[in-house]
Amino acid sequence: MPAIAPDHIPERLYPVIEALCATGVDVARTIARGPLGQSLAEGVGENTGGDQQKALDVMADEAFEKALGPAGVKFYASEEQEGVLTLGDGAFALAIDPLDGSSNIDVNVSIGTIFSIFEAEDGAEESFLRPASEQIAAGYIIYGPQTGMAVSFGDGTLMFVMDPETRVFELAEARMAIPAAAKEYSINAGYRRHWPDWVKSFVEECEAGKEGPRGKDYSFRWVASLVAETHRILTRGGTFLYTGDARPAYAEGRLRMVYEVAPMAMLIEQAGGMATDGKRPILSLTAEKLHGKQPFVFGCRDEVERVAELHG
Ligand SMILES: O=P(O)(O)OC[C@H]1O[C@](O)(COP(=O)(O)O)[C@@H](O)[C@@H]1O
Ligand SMILES: [Mg+2]
Ligand SMILES: [Mg+2]
Repeated sequence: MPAIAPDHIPERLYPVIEALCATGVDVARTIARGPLGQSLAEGVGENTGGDQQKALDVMADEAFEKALGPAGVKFYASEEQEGVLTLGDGAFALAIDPLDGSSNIDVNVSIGTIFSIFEAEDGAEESFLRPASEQIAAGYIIYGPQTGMAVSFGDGTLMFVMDPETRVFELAEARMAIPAAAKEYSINAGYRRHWPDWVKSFVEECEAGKEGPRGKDYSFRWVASLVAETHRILTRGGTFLYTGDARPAYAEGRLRMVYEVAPMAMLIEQAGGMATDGKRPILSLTAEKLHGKQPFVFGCRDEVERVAELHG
C-alpha cells in the first residue's frame, strides 16, 4: 500500500514524494520507540559543516539515500555527506536535511526531515548551486505528536497528516495561509549579546509590547527544531530569525541554504508569508557552496517587512 495517494501531487514527482513518505513512516516509527530501541542520540562523528552527527542523523540519511535512487533521484545532496552522490539516471536533484533538530532527539520534542527538489542539470553540484526560485518542489516531514508533511510544488503549500492507523499521509489542508501579522517571535535569545543592532531593535520592539512602537504584546517561542518552528508559523503565524552574529563561525548564522533555508523559504512564500536574509528575498538568492550557511528571517509579512526596515 502506498504511503501517500497520487492526488494533489504532480505525476512526474509522485514516485519521489511516495519514497519520501514511505521512508518517513519508517523513520517516525524508529523515533517513536525512543529509548526502547537502539540509541538514537549517541554521538557518532562530525559532518562537513562541523556539526556533531548523532546516530539518528546517519540512520535517516542512509534510509533516504537508499529509497530515492529507484524513485527517480539522480543527484542526492545531504547535509550529512560531503559531496553530491549520483544515485541513478533519474530526472531530479534532491537536497535533504535527513534529520533536522538533532538536539531534540532524546527529549521527545518534534524533529523533522527537510527536502528540496530541482530538475537535474548535467553536473552534480551545478544542479544545486542555482537560484532558490528554481526549486520545483520543497517540503518537510515532521515527526511530532502527529507525523505530517508540508509540501509545495509551486502552487500553494499543502499539509498532510499521517493517519497512525493506516500509516498513509492524508491531505489535511490544501492551501496553507499565513496571517499578515504575528503574535509570536522566535530567536535563540541566549546569543543576544552577539546580535547585530537591527536584530536587537526588532526584538526590543516585540518585548516593548503594547507600550512600544508595535502597539501589541508578543509571546516568545524557541523550540530549536527549524521544522517545528516552521510548522507552527505555517499554522498560526509568527516570525523566525537566525541571522549572522558575532560568534566565530556564525557570520552567516547557522542554517544551511541548500538543505534548510531554500526549501523553507519556498514553503513560506507559497503560503503567503515572506522569507529574507534580513532584507533580500531568499528565493532571489543562489547558493554558492553546497554546505554554505545563510542568514534567515521568515514568517508573517508585516513582521518580516519591519525587520527589513530596521536592517536598512
Ligand atoms: O541550537 P541553536 O543554535 O538554537 O540552533 C537551533 C537550530 O539548529 C538546527 O537544529 C540545525 O539543524 P540540524 O539539527 O539539522 O543540524 C535547527 O533545526 C534549529 O533551528
Ligand atoms: Mg537542520
Ligand atoms: Mg540535520
